[in-house]
Amino acid sequence: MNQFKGSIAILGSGNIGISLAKGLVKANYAQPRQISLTRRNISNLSSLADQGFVVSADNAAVVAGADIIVLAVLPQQLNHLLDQIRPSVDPAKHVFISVASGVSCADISNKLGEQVQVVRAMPNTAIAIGQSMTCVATDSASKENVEEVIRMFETVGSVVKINEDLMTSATALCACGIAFFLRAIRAASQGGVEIGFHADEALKMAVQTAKGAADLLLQMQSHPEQEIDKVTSPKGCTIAGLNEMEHNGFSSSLIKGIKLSAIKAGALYTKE
Ligand SMILES: NC(=O)C1=CN([C@@H]2O[C@H](COP(=O)(O)OP(=O)(O)OC[C@H]3O[C@@H](n4cnc5c(N)ncnc54)[C@H](O)[C@@H]3O)[C@@H](O)[C@H]2O)C=CC1
Ligand SMILES: O=C(O)[C@@H]1CCC=N1
Repeated sequence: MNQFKGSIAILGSGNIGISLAKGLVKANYAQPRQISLTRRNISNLSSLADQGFVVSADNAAVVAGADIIVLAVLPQQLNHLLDQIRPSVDPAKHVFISVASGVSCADISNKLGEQVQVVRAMPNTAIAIGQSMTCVATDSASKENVEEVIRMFETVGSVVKINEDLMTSATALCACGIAFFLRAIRAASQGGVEIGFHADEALKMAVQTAKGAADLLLQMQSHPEQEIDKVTSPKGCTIAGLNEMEHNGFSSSLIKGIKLSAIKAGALYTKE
């Protein structure tokens, strides 16, 4: 794998920004010294500074020295950040990647200048271990820049390029989605405790079972229902449990939660 030769700025190094930085280093896409991390209070980044990342509270200075700039603040913090960095932006040099939910490429280029190259990316926190599902979209970035962004995210998981109007849906399904599956695993482990296992054993069993389910679909390229049919013996205990869950709204609650998250994701940013 070719390492990235330039420098990367991650503006707003909270949960997803730090996960991305760690993932890129773990994947050997970049060395820590090539990645600058900003945060308002940099004492929270001291352990990353110890690992060789460059840390700073000066967004404008960091942008001036970077090639790829990742915008990783909350949607409601973005306008202030864009105002801070506007004087340092060079459209001929910089490629912007925004992971902010509900903020369009046009929202960003309207603030930074029409020539600015913006790619939206929606990763999830599994990016820290190279297992993200990242959706990527743009309205006007060049083919070369989009290819470099896709190459970057492919080092830390799977990438799907989508139309920009589906980005809030991608946020709900993939970025929020990791929390939904984690909650399902926790619930399964709690069920395990009720039927006799210690909490640590129950969690280990639930986690490996969930991993097996995901890997079955990935490796067999099959549909969940095909795999479920292999588990449900006639008059057996699986179909009994599964139908009880459905009577209590299992699929329906996931679908409704994803729909609500998508609505919310689209409403987190106010333009002014
Ligand atoms: N957490 C997640 O799993 C995902 C989050 N996102 C998006 O990523 C963005 C960040 O989300 P989180 O990491 O969860 O939030 P967070 O609150 O953990 O991180 C945001 C960070 O930005 C810092 N910050 C705020 N204003 C700043 C400024 N002017 N300069 C420098 N740093 C500043 C904050 O101190 C904080 O550390 C949001 O827009 C969210 O929609 C996207 C995909 C997944
Ligand atoms: O909860 C949130 O708003 C962010 C966006 C997707 C994941 N976390």
